[in-house]
Amino acid sequence: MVQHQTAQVSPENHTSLWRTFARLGPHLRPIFPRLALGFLCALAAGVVALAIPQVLRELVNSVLYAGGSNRDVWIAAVVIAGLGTLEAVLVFLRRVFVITPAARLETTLRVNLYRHLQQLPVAFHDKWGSGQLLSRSMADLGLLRRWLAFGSIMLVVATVTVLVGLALMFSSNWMLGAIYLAGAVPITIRAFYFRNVFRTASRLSQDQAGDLATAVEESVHGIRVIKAFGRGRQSLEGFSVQAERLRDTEISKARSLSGFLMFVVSIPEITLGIGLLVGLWLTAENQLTVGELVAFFATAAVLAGPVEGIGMLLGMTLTTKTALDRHFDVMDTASTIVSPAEPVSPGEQRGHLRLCGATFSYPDAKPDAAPVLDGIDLDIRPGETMALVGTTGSGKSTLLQLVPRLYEVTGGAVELDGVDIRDYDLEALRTAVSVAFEDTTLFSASIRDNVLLGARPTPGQTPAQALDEALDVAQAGFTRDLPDGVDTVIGEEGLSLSGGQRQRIALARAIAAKPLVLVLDDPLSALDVRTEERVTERLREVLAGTTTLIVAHRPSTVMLADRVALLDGGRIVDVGTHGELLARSDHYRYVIASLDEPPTVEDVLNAEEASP
Ligand SMILES: Nc1ncnc2c1ncn2[C@@H]1O[C@H](COP(=O)(O)OP(=O)(O)OP(=O)(O)O)[C@@H](O)[C@H]1O
Repeated sequence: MVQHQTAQVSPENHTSLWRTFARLGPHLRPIFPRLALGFLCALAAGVVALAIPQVLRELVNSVLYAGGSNRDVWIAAVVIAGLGTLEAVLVFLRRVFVITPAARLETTLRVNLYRHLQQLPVAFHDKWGSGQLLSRSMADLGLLRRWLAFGSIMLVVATVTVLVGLALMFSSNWMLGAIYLAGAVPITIRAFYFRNVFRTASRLSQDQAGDLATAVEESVHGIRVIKAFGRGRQSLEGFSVQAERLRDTEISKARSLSGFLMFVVSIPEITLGIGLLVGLWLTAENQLTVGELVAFFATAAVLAGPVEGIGMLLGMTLTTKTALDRHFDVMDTASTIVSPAEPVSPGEQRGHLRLCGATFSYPDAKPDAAPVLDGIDLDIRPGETMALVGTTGSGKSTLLQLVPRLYEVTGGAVELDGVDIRDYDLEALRTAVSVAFEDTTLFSASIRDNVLLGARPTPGQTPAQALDEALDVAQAGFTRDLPDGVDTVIGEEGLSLSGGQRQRIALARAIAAKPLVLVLDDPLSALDVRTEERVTERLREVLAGTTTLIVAHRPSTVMLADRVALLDGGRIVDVGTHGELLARSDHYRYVIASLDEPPTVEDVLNAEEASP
């Protein structure tokens, strides 16, 4: 069965409701005036709604019982219709005022999250499932917008409406008011229990939704493998289990909310029943007018909506709180690989790269595990090409990633032109160092934009010339034959291109950046022999003036290098020219013999001739 990777579910955050929402404070300041106007309109609409029963009371008392004229009836009807219209206008204005700031807050937080994700080290992205990050940046922030535009305002309005309604009930008759208010005691006690259960379920459902998004992302990404291995059914079964888990959580969440709402709705009804009995008795005793009794029930009817609404909105507020906690979980993750407060600018930039006792362990490594790289000393002279050769898992790719600080050394240092790379401005370092990985990532953009991604303006060369040059070196002339030439938009991650074509575009991207140091992780592995030969020939010209560290899995790639560093179990065991190492190192001969060299045409013809 295909197992979907369970994405990282961050621990439940136990901050209080108030503390979580208080963290929005700085973001709320610029949108506060519009929000405040929205709140005022909503409050005014609530007050207008409450005024209608009072007009009704006057109508009953002065018109029906005190023998008022027809004119009085018409005036009362017009006042009620006017109040109704005013309420509708205020509700409309509330929406107009709050929608823009709520959408603006959502966008601001989303952009901040995206910026932060860009700054977080690769080790963070190794750990977090993409779906978790997707759901945090899309669904969770959508919840916040809806809560701000609707939930928060309605919660305040409903609470104020209930308080004003209660005050009116008390002012009309304290005994009826007290009976209605008594219902608040059991509701408050129940609310505490509900809050705990609902908050936990809410957090779980959001985390499970994130896991589900990761599963979709992985299966879409790996659809070819799933189909090729005929694992569609197993993949579906795995997905169904996760989807059902989420469904169960959603159902338990909905049950918890329904139970609470039933309580919130039924308690006021019970108190109203008791109020009816007491009210009738008071009216019979002439301690209450019929108009006052009607106004009491009309007010209770107006309050029924807000009271139920408070229950619903409490659920919405708790869901938004957990969404915000999830957002802050990511935002609170400190970026460990950052520019220093006062970056050092090196004098002459020559591209002299040195690793001095560089040691590295992945963050999730067992405490007693040996480091992946152990005390690496390597001196790569300006303009020199150094190949890294070693058996699989010896740490070659890991070593490359230390140079642009994708991972940070856990011991020792990496120096560029005599300066520790941790003392460089991060952007300046990554401009100086350009990378092409074996596993190429291309973006949904034109070939031109993909290739010029890291290119900086070069005096005497237009971007178009830089593009042409890079494509020529990488032997990526095929791009000019695509439907829109270099402006052809390639599919998600360049899936519409072959592996070799994608690799050549990634190589062109690294070359177009005109870096001081070029870091290449087996960039020619997917090319056929002839294309590789042509690329190698042109690459040799580029490499002549650029310090290059290149992982080689083929002898032909090793031939590009001035010197070769032999890596074994995370240590450099020898450094020398290809010839020197061949002559003196058994391990090198063993590694070279096992390198992946595709058969040449001559090999194939010879093999065919030899076969019976
Ligand atoms: N993101 C990661 N988290 C934890 N361990 C990792 C990670 N990436 C690689 N490793 C481990 O680090 C070790 C070195 O891996 P690395 O990819 O650097 O080797 P390599 O020499 O490039 O191998 P290959 O020639 O197969 O590409 C391996 O044991 C690998 O399992």
